[in-house]
Amino acid sequence: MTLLANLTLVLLSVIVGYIVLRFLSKTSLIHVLKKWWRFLAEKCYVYQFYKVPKFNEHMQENQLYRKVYVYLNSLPGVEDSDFTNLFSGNKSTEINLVLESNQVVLDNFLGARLYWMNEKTSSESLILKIRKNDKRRILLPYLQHIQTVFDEIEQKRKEVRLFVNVETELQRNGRWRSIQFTHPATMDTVVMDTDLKNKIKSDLENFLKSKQYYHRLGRVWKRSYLLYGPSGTGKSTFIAAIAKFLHYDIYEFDLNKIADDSDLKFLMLQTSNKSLIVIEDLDRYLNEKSTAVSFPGISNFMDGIFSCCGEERVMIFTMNSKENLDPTIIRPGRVDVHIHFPLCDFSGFKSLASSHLGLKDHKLFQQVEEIFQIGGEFESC
Ligand SMILES: Nc1ncnc2c1ncn2[C@@H]1O[C@H](COP(=O)(O)OP(=O)(O)OP(=O)(O)O)[C@@H](O)[C@H]1O
Repeated sequence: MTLLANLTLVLLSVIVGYIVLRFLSKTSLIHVLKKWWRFLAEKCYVYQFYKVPKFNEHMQENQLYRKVYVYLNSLPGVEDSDFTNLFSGNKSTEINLVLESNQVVLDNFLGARLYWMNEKTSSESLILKIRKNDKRRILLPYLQHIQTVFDEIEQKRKEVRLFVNVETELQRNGRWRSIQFTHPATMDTVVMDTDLKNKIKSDLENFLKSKQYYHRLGRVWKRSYLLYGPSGTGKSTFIAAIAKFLHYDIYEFDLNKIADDSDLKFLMLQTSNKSLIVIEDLDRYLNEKSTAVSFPGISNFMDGIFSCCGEERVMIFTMNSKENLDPTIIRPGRVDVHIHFPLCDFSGFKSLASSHLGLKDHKLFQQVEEIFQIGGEFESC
């Protein structure tokens, strides 16, 4: 009986296989895809994003098209597609995948399936199909999601720049001068306690995702860090690593080149969103009163109304010591996170030996550890 059932199953499979093969040999794969696409069209709402407005092709490129185009080409489905074009990007190591014309890519969002097609006829356009049941629920959130992903991709692509302020008299081209920021430090190369480094990384990542949270509480979307510790312990290097991690430009305020409090506000107004606002050695400026900017001028800069211009700012202040300071300057609100940079200890030394020399262990390590314990000093050789 079982043998008979098995034989019937095999026979049926052969017949079905034969019919499918006959069907495929008569109709090309493209034909099948087109039929499927037409079938979807009946069950879905269709949206078309033209590269340039259809009614006037001399107008500028449609920005929404550009955003959707960048978003689509970042979907994993493009990589899996049978027809994908490869282009080199702006950076020498960058390779971009671009969907071939008339290919369909699937996307998932909040449990809904979305179908995209890159249509190239007389004009270029991207076509989105959303099932009728899903449209009301997801269309707007989906378009916002595309915008957010696009912003993230653009942010990662752009080169990081370092801005420094110059004297008033050079005002012709604005007060900020910038160069490409090529510092080699990254979060991986900075030596610090691993738990602390991970906490800071997740604090920064949470900050990036918290726009709604800050707005809901009526707070400006910014976060301030104080890096303090003796000279040469890696504070400036860590700022470089944060800039790379966030892909943010750095605006480094040199308070010696600022004429007065209103000049400081003026410079702040000229900085851009998604940037690091940095004042190094803040304690020196405050203790030595070596700047024309007043104490209230600096405090207001840190959390006053002018620190609120723009959005998505990370402010970083460095100091050698928090002692002998008016505590109000680093009170919560002005500074959200305090990060201590201690002198190198034995574990830091081992990390440096590993990253610089590839040494995980060495016969002299025990001796080095003893020297750290008795607080001895190393002579450079
Ligand atoms: N924790 C660290 N991890 C990696 N490199 C470090 C570290 N600490 C110091 N260095 C190296 O030592 C040098 C001095 O570091 P850096 O300028 O960042 O220190 P700093 O704390 O900002 O000093 P200062 O307070 O004098 O400005 C840099 O070349 C840096 O690469």
